[in-house]
Amino acid sequence: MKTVQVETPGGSYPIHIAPGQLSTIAQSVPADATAIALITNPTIATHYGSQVHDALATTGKPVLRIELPDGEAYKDWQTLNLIFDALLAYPCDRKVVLVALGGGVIGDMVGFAAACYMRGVRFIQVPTTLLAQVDSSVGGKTAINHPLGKNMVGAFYQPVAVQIDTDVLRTLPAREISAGLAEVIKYGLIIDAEFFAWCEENAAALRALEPQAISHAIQRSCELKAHVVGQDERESGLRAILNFGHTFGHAIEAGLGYGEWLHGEAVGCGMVLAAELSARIHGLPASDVARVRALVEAIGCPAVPPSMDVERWLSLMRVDKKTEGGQLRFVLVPRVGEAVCQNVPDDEVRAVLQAVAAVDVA
Ligand SMILES: NC(=O)c1ccc[n+]([C@@H]2O[C@H](COP(=O)([O-])OP(=O)(O)OC[C@H]3O[C@@H](n4cnc5c(N)ncnc54)[C@H](O)[C@@H]3O)[C@@H](O)[C@H]2O)c1
Ligand SMILES: O=C(O)C(=O)C[C@@H](O)[C@H](O)[C@H](O)COP(=O)(O)O
Ligand SMILES: [Zn+2]
Repeated sequence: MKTVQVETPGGSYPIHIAPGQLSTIAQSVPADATAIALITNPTIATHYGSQVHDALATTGKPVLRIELPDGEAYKDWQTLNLIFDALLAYPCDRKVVLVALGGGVIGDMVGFAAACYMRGVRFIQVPTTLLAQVDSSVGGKTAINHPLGKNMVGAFYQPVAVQIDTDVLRTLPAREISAGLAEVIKYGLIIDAEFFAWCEENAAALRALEPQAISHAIQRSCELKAHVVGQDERESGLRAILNFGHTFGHAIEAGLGYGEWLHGEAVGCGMVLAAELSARIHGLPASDVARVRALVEAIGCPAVPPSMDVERWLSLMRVDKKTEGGQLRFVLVPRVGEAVCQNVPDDEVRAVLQAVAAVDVA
């Protein structure tokens, strides 16, 4: 088993990474928990619900099961409230421990519920998608979407543990693997040029879930994210680099309707656009922009954005947590392995969007 430690002012916790981790989940439940709420969706429950329930029951504590509807479209107030309804109906006290068994949608919502319920209860992340294992379960960003913008209502709230079972990736659809790989290559682009080159060499092995390759990708991603979050838990500066590709990506998700493109697909495409913008502003060489595009395609994500009016792109992108005083801010890569976050004039963004063939120019 590999363990990566996350150290933040809001909490320190281990990320355990190994095959078979679902069966050892009881080790992460704090001894003084009065009850456990296992929260998942019907898709994941079919595969792993009983196994995790039985493993949690070995603690001798009551285990309450809560199932939320599956999908990005349900990462909203109404669905969040189903968690509070169930916790209060039981009723669960302040020493309940929530267990988020699922992808980023479940993890983000359960984390936000944990931050809010009785003003804060403990929770454990059990990420079951590649994206959640390499990114969303780590670092304590929790949120729900608003029709006008992604993750617009949420909190920074750290879990007490993250348990990554690499075996669960076997039941994940190929499209979800590709989406998760987008966040993996993001780390290489923004922080670790060597890791980016390794991803280029291993793209096929990663898509095929070759055990050594996928384990290395998960561990390295967790290490890099833990390192960033450990320095800037609440995104007062450095942490914003983890948003590379997300200004464009979130606009795709909100603009097309949540769930139309997967988050990772939108981020993959967003990274190609952000690389183009980096070339305009910082002179990122055309050969490196081509490497980004080629790797996004190689992992199976779209590199061509959906057709959308340029002014609509801009207004969607302005609803972003990085925006200051109405001015768009982007994470840019002057070089592969290095990132900065800065204001960018609208015209530079227009120029990039207008250069992309699929865009409708108003
Ligand atoms: N908090 C963060 O730091 C952070 C980081 C990245 C992304 N996110 C958020 O994460 C969300 C995307 O997460 P996601 O990509 O995991 O999508 P998801 O949670 O919607 O899961 C994708 C699909 O896979 C299914 N699934 C999950 N595990 C499975 C398994 N092992 N076998 C078979 N099916 C399985 C789910 O039921 C779902 O249908 C977005 O809302 C995004 O904003 C948050
Ligand atoms: O952990 C972070 O910080 C990230 O930005 C990781 C992103 O991959 C993730 O999608 C995050 O939820 C986006 O954050 P947001 O603040 O733009 O909603
Ligand atoms: Zn993301």
